[in-house]
Amino acid sequence: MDVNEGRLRILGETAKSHQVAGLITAIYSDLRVFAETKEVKYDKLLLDAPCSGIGVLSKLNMPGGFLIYSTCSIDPEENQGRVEAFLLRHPEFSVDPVDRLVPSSFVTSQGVFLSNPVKHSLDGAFAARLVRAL
Ligand SMILES: C[S@@+](CC[C@H](N)C(=O)[O-])C[C@H]1O[C@@H](n2cnc3c(N)ncnc32)[C@H](O)[C@@H]1O
Repeated sequence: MDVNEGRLRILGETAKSHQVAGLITAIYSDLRVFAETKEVKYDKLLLDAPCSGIGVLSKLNMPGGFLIYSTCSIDPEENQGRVEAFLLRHPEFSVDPVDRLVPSSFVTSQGVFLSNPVKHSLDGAFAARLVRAL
């Protein structure tokens, strides 16, 4: 399933070229709408969700360059959790604290930006400034 018709077309063409077109059912739909309106049940689901691409983006960063990872989420798993996982895989990067760049009430103990709807009366957002070693 995909909301992007072009991606489904490419999937269809690829499946055809590999002689597996008959095994695939492509559904052009928004998953949120589909899940609310259809009664179907599956025993296995794989969600290949849109992501920031941070894993491949890092390859484009020159030594000494910065990589900003940002979300519009306040969920620690989508924020600091992802940053920590990334830093474990990429020891050439470290957090460059943002305390000299934004007001201190937005800076977490990890040195990253976090706005909170309750604390700041703003939409929630997260941004970590990472720097690649020289
Ligand atoms: C990481 S890509 C994976 C696509 C596919 N699995 C592949 O490998 O080419 C994420 C896909 O989710 C689709 N998408 C985003 N929001 C969606 C939604 N609400 N319902 C269905 N598909 C969605 C995007 O169009 C995009 O093609």
